[in-house]
Amino acid sequence: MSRPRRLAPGSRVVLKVGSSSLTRPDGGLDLNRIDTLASLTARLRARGHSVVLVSSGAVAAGLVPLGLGGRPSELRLLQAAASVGQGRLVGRWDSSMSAYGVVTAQVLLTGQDVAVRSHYRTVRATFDALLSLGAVPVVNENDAVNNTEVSLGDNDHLAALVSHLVNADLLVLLTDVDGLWTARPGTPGARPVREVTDLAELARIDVTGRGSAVGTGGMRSKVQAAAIACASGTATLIASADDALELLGAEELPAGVGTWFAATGPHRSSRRLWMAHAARPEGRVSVDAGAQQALTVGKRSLLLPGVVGVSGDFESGAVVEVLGPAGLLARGVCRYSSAELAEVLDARASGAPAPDHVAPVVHRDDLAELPRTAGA
Ligand SMILES: Nc1ncnc2c1ncn2[C@@H]1O[C@H](COP(=O)(O)OP(=O)(O)O)[C@@H](O)[C@H]1O
Ligand SMILES: N[C@@H](CCC(=O)OP(=O)(O)O)C(=O)O
Repeated sequence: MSRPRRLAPGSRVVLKVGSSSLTRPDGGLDLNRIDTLASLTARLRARGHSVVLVSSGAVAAGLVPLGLGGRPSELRLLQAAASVGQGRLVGRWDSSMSAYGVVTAQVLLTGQDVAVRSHYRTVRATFDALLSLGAVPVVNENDAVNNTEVSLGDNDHLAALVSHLVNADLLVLLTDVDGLWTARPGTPGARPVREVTDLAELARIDVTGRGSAVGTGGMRSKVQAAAIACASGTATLIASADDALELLGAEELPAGVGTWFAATGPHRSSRRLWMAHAARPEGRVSVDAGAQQALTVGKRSLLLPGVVGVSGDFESGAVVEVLGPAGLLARGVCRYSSAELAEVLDARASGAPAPDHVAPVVHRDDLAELPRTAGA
């Protein structure tokens, strides 16, 4: 669906605000920006919408108090900065929101909280409870206890997962540029992209330019987040915090602001989304062109004859990546262990009789195709 002119009544909106939009040039938190967002949140709620905030800025907010000159590269220093900064950040949100009569709730998540299916369900129940009680969750990654192994990576990705957890109608990724451009703004010939209705259109877009000094993922991570969200039923707007806040407060979504990604699918089952974007894959299964066709066009299960390779060491029931000749296709729950698959492949290679297995390798019900963002 192309961009509507206004927010639909009773929308559930996830607002993600990046470090670049929450910090001043001297590195401190931009209190005016937080206040503007708090006022926007209050206005949206007064008009019957519900709001979840995903707020970056913990690391940036911890730099000045710790006397760190810039964003450190060492993990333990980043964690220290985040520990100092997160308290200040959420304290600021709380006092600004309280001034508008809004109750905030801090929700800090790690990769583990969403990678383990039972945790994922618990987090969803917490969001449901908070929203039904009228609180506004302020979400960030729990950077202090995070390690690179289980890191969600960036808050754009986190915001896409949160959008699914709360069944959002709209995800707004607020940043320091007017949405997605054909190349990094300022590059000769770069033009704004206003609407993306098919992710294949992204093939001609260059999102490789690095982001701001305080942000993490640049535009690439926003486009990937938009792809996750819209493939699971949540339309996404990438927009500049400078331009979009007033308009959103008036429930407007004008065509000339930011980039609109239309929702391309119905709300996906939470299990599929978990498999595709939250679970940690434990191995890889490679398939031939025929199996790729059967999975992507035929919407069938993956059967043993289509498997041409396996890597990783996993038990049956693990989430694996499925790779075709064209690259990463899907993730799914594998009904065989890596050892069983290797045994079948070895037997096939040596001409020996293969073990007599009939179960699909990945059943269609356990398979989540991945959105293709081509160049992005
Ligand atoms: N094709 C592109 N379109 C728009 N911005 C881009 C593009 N390629 C790179 N960028 C850069 O991405 C930056 C936004 O990402 P980032 O700094 O991570 O923001 P945030 O802190 O808001 O998450 C912009 O400042 C811009 O310079
Ligand atoms: N969790 C980190 C933010 C990570 C992040 O994705 O930052 P950004 O690219 O500014 O949205 C923090 O609070 O500093």
